[in-house]
Amino acid sequence: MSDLFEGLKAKLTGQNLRIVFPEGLDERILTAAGKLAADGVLTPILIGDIEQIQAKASDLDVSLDAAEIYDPANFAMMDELVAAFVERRKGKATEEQARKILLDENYFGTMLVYSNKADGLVSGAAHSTADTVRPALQIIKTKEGVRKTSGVFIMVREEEKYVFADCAINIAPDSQDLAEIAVESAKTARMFDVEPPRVAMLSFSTKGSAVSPETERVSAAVAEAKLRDPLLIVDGEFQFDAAFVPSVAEKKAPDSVIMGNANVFVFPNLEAGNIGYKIAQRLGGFDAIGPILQGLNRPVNDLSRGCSEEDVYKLALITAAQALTK
Ligand SMILES: CC(C)(COP(=O)(O)OP(=O)(O)OC[C@H]1O[C@@H](n2cnc3c(N)ncnc32)[C@H](O)[C@@H]1OP(=O)(O)O)[C@@H](O)C(=O)NCCC(=O)NCCS
Ligand SMILES: CC(=O)OP(=O)(O)O
Repeated sequence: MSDLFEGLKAKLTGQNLRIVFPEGLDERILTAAGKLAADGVLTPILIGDIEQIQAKASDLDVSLDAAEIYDPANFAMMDELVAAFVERRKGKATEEQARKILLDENYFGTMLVYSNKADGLVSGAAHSTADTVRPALQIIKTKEGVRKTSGVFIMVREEEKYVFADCAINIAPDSQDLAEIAVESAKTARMFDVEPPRVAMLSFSTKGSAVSPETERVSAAVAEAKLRDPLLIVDGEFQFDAAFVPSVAEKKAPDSVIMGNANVFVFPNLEAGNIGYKIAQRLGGFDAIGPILQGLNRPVNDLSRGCSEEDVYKLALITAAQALTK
């Protein structure tokens, strides 16, 4: 495991953080949860039918001695969660609707986090991103000063470490959205020692080599990001090679502060971001940890349905680390 994750494990040991895994019956989740508990880095809370989870754990030879298991269909504090949900959704759900909604494992798990019964949540191994994150958008909501949450990946290959954003949430961001994504991604980068963040706003054009509404949206985002955080190292619009390869940057953007040395890459829309991270992961051999949702009041993170057990383990470490810095 890379230095990043060894460092996180050391930081989390003894903190006794509690992370919810709504997909308690998924083999990758069960195995990773068992390992997290055995390593003493956090207490997993698995959601689902208790007997079925215990039987599956036994088949997989996973010990759940240090884990907790809750079944939404049989949860002693359900009335409390229902009341808190109705209050939070103010007029958007009746008590009867709330009782039904909270049988859904992602809504139930998110309410455990919202009501301080857990420190964070990891889901998405078996659910789409929309089904995983919608409860968090509705219940946890964004921090003051953040309009929209966005999803970043930490891309790791041996000693190389980069941040890619937004690869998960905002389908067609405008220039204000892109500027916010840039500023929030730099904060996430610092949290995971991608220092100092050097943010490249990506496009199919470098510094006006093509002009279209798409390229102008990205260059407007650069100006807006500089206004929002005057100390941020950010520039664009860049093609990926101009952002990443110093010799190409010398030709295409010789006056830029980035100089082909970016470590945080903001994609112009979700098509580019989601496709881009999967190409780096599957063709480039990078570990893609995420998507980590940034800008939320409490940590809730999504997995790709193509994730491995190791991805679950690592995203849980990241989620717990976010809880420590909230
Ligand atoms: C994220 C996503 C599910 C939200 O869509 P949605 O559920 O239709 O959202 P809605 O417009 O109905 O809004 C639901 C709530 O979430 C909030 N919301 C929506 N997008 C948000 C964002 N980016 N940040 C914060 N809150 C957001 C809304 O304000 C609304 O809150 P309210 O109910 O309290 O008023 C949608 O944008 C999406 O599907 N994105 C792509 C996900 C994906 O497939 N990614 C690729 C794989 S990772
Ligand atoms: C992040 C992501 O792309 O998720 P999925 O592969 O589950 O759609």
